[in-house]
Amino acid sequence: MSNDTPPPAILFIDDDADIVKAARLLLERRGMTLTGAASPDAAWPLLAENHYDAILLDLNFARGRTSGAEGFAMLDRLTAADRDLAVVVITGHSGINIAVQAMRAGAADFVIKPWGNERLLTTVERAVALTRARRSVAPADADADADADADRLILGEAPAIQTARERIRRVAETPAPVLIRGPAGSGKSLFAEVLHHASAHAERPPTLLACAAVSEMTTLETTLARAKGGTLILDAVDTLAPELQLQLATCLAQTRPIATSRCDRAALAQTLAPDLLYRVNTIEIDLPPLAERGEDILRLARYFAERFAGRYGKPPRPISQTAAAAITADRWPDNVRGLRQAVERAVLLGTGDQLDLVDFQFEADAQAPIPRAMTSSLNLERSERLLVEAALKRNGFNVSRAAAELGLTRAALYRRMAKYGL
Ligand SMILES: Nc1ncnc2c1ncn2[C@@H]1O[C@H](COP(=O)(O)OP(=O)(O)OP(=O)(O)O)[C@@H](O)[C@H]1O
Repeated sequence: MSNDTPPPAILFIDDDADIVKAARLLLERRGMTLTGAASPDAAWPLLAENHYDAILLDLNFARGRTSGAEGFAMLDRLTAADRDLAVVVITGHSGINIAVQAMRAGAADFVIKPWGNERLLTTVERAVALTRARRSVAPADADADADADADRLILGEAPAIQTARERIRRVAETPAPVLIRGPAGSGKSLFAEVLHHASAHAERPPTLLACAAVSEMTTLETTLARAKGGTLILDAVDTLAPELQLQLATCLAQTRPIATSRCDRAALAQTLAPDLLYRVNTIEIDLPPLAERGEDILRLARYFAERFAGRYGKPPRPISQTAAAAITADRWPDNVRGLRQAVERAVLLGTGDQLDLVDFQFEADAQAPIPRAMTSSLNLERSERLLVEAALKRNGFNVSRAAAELGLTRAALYRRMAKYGL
């Protein structure tokens, strides 16, 4: 290894801290660095912010499970996010069949636990060499590359997101037209980008047609000519002027169309000429609003918090319980985009050890509103404080009388007085 080559950096995704430690000691003796991630969720922010030369991936996370389903899902996402990065899977003894399956699914190699130290070392060294060889074929700005890869990560375990991801995997390499529906900020452009990146036309940049902005036939024709033989992304296809829709429909066969729309199926059937609809909706992908994605909301918030902390050189800070509850309860009308922006702002403006409710507020002069659940919970607290204060004043700070007026016990009133510093 020449002097200016940085030491190989390995990410080990395994929930067993002892195993990770053993591997770290071993690899460090060979001049490598090893970072541990206790779960796939914990791995994404690290992958987004750092440059790794190989991944060690344990296939089983929950104790007692041996199917490797979680590990396989992670393997899938890792290979989709960065084809060059070699992944070595680790399985328990008698896991040889699983290891073979993993190799078919894109793993570079496997190691069986308990491992022999030499076997682990040579396997990791081979994986590092493989990643570096693949990357050297297409030399590029590593940071920009890592950032682009991170921006192409689709996070989420909600059933609808898993279905969408699976659908992309199945059809990406085919020429089938894909229609991606979902509300504003729900990830349509991201899915379109990921789909293109995994398609047969990935080497060429996709051609984007912002349908709302096209008013003339000539613009449409020029764009279609540019997209010939490649991916054509029809952004907000429902906004294309009706008189241009048939023209577009007749030319789509020469491209791989990926259409996006904020409309649901019924609205789209009303807006689009039947011929055009028929040519864009062979495969449909529906993205639900963020508020319907359960635990994904917090999962995404934590991911964005770590990513933005890394990007802005801030220490990573956990999201407090109160803030987490408010984030989970919010309606997020701007969906993932809204959440991402709220977290970015909190990371930049927050000053405490944790990202707290108050950090998710907007500055007084900012146009954007405070996220809804937070506004209502803050309003509730503010109104409660005012009520308690007023009742106390009216009753000359006689707690018994104020409590009776408010319909509270004395103890309950004392608790609120303490809470609001009254
Ligand atoms: N599942 C996801 N995991 C990670 N990031 C996501 C996810 N979904 C969306 N994002 C991010 O949220 C932001 C908004 O997503 P995107 O632009 O794809 O939304 P959209 O549905 O195309 O919105 P619009 O209808 O306004 O065009 C982007 O920064 C995108 O990378």
